[in-house]
Amino acid sequence: MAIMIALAGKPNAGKSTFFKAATLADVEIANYPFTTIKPNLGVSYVRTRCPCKELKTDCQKCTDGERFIAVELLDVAGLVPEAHKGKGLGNAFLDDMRQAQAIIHVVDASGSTDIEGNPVPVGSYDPLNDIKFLENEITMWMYGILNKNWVKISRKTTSAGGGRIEDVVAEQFAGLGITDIMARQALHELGLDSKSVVNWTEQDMIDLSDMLRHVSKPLVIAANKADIAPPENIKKLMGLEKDGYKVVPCSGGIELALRMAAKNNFIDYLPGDTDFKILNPEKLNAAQKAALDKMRDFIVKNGGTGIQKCLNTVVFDLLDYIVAYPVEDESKFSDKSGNVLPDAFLIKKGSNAKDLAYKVHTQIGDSFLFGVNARTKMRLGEKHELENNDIIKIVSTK
Ligand SMILES: Nc1nc2c(ncn2[C@@H]2O[C@H](COP(=O)(O)OP(=O)(O)OP(=O)(O)O)[C@@H](O)[C@H]2O)c(=O)[nH]1
Repeated sequence: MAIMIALAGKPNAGKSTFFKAATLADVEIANYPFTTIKPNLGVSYVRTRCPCKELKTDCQKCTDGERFIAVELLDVAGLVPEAHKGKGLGNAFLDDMRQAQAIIHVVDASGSTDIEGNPVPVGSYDPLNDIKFLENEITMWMYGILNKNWVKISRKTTSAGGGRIEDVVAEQFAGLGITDIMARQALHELGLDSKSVVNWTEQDMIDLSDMLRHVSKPLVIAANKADIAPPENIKKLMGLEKDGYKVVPCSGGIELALRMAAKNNFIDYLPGDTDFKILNPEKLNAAQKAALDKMRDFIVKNGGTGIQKCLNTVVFDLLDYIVAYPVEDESKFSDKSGNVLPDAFLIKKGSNAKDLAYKVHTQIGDSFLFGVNARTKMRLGEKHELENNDIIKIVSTK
């Protein structure tokens, strides 16, 4: 299953621009099999250093040693206050969110849009307000689900031979990716158990929903429109990091302009680069040059536009994925036809060679014997945890 990331935020925060930028690919990439075709679902990429350079071989799957691995990006409808009660596109927004493993919360850091997305003078709205607002909408939506099914849940857990509370809660939220382990952890932290179910207050249920939101939908804050944001707003948003948030100043607008310029061969730029090269300066007019200079200032100062960083932060930091490269010929790091490092897979940290085998194909997983680390030629059993950038030959009976 592909990783799906939701882009969420209030109207006019810049989600569509972010989405357009992040899904406009101009890199060497493998065909991506779409499972669902929806206008607001696109393919984006995380960027990682391809091992081919270190191995001094040539692969056909990276650009200048930078490998782009597909993830799905979902542009969800703009969120307005009380969406959980059905306001605006309310439930459409929240239903979209179900399938996502994590959220990029696009915040208008410039403070030029109010809570409903209406334009206001730059700096006049405090973007900190948006953080709790989005979290509250998701929490209250989950609380709504819990509350609606409350009678059923309490009956299931209190009747003779009834289920464990964590299983019942997990079952209720299965569509949201909540496991019994997550539910147990949340219940434990709140000091709630099956025995007390009948005495749970509304606040207990809201707290549980909030905790489950936190574990099942981790989020990164994209402090967007950083190109026009007052520095104190960026500072304020960055201050959230001390509360455990991940915050990335970014500009979807600049990323989109740079990707378009690269696509049209005006510049040499890869998503995530911290600078770019103008290819044919003589073809640019003064206004275009000035615009590119301004964008260069921004990315040099900020270490990129921040868009790639948002995606990488979600996948590698929040969701704890690593990259592994399955190969068939461990001496050439290639498949049978000699294609070097033909595939890159995102797997959860803690995975072993057998888990990787299942990612490649269910049959290969089922008939897994052992893995071979292509660099060291060491045999890897099922207990051996893979490391980031491992290149693995899978030996199976098939
Ligand atoms: N300066 C600046 N403006 C931006 C940036 N990203 C988006 N904008 C502008 O902000 C406005 C809203 O952007 P959209 O991408 O349409 O916002 P949205 O969140 O998708 O809005 P809805 O579709 O209404 O939910 C547009 O005028 C964009 O040009 C940015 O990084 N910098």
